Amino acid sequence: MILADFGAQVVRVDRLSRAAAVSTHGDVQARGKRSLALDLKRPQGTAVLRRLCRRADVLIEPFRHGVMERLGLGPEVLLQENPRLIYARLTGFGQTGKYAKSAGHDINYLALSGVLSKLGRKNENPYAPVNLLADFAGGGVMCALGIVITLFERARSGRGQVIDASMVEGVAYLSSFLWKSQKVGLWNEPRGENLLDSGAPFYEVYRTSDGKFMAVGAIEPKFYNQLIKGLGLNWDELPAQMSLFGWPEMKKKFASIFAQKTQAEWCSIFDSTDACVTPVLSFDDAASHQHNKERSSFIKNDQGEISPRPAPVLSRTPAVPSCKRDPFIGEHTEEILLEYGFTKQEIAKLHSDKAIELNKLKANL
Ligand SMILES: CCCCCCCCCCCC[C@@H](C)C(=O)SCCNC(=O)CCNC(=O)[C@H](O)C(C)(C)COP(=O)(O)OP(=O)(O)OC[C@H]1O[C@@H](n2cnc3c(N)ncnc32)[C@H](O)[C@@H]1OP(=O)(O)O
Repeated sequence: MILADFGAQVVRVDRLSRAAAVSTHGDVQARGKRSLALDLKRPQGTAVLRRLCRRADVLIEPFRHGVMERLGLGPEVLLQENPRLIYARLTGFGQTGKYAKSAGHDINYLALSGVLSKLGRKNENPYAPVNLLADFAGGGVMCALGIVITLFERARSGRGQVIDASMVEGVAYLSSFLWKSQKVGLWNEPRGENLLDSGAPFYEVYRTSDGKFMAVGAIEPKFYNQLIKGLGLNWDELPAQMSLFGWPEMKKKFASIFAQKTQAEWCSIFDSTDACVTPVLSFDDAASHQHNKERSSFIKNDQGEISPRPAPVLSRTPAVPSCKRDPFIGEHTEEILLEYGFTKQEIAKLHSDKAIELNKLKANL
């Protein structure tokens, strides 16, 4: 979706719709993609993909290690036919190693990277913050970064290469700050008792009187001072900001004060200060918040669905996300094959061989 938002022509290779209905969940990030329904279990189907890959810039494959090789679509085959191809392999555990052939999901990859052990509150089990970190940040975004890097390199060398994008390593790499800040004492305490993992009273979330929350991130003394002022506290009567022993007591104090006003009241106190205090917004509230509206941070598609605008914002060539509905499976099979030089007769043969699916009719209804 990121690559499509920023101008790539993305073809999603789908299973034929009957197989897809039982074996896959919907692609809710289909924005800007076209669907080519191809049965890769038939030799005619893999032959089509090979032919497409001779002209494509990038192939992204999201299967367990060994699947593409069994289909005769491994990198050595496709790169030989197109030495400029970027062959991106997005997996959880990577192409090698003990777990390379095991099933897994975000929480497993996060666990193996070491990062999950750092997430969670004091005296509680580690907590996986939905599937954002390994699946999307360490996986999808890192893979997209790899693709952009290799395309840039290819402009000089003229050569493609294989990207082994493992979600374990992607999220571990993303956590370099945690690894490399161990020596400075940021993580000396148990989980949930450090500066940035909900140990500190000035880096916490507090409940307001209307059941909403405020996020506090007042680390530097000059910002912490403004927090203390906004809370109506007297600096001289409090323990030092960085006194770890005082933190539990301070948290209680902050919590009881935040509980006395509504979120809107706290916003009117802290907005336009440098106290680093912001409301914790629901999706609805985020989309309608004044700051986000002023920046058009959220967009609406033709179906009225609201989602985040592609980031970052580029000054000269900004992303242009598609506003159209998501594709039906096989909606663009014929159009894509024609573009890639298949004749109408070849397409009809593939169709009668059940190697492809054409869903144009449904799309026109
Ligand atoms: C009740 C409804 C519920 C709906 C729920 C929707 C919720 C959606 C939320 C999802 C959140 C998921 C989130 C937490 C995640 O972590 S997603 C990340 C998952 N992990 C990965 O992507 C890592 C890399 N992938 C993998 O490790 C594996 O693909 C998985 C995810 C473990 C799935 O394993 P699997 O289902 O056994 O699939 P694989 O072993 O990859 O083999 C795929 C088989 O499918 C076949 N295939 C593929 N394309 C075609 C085609 N076009 N036509 C015919 N066949 C096709 C392949 O050939 C392969 O077959 P085979 O080699 O097994 O015989």
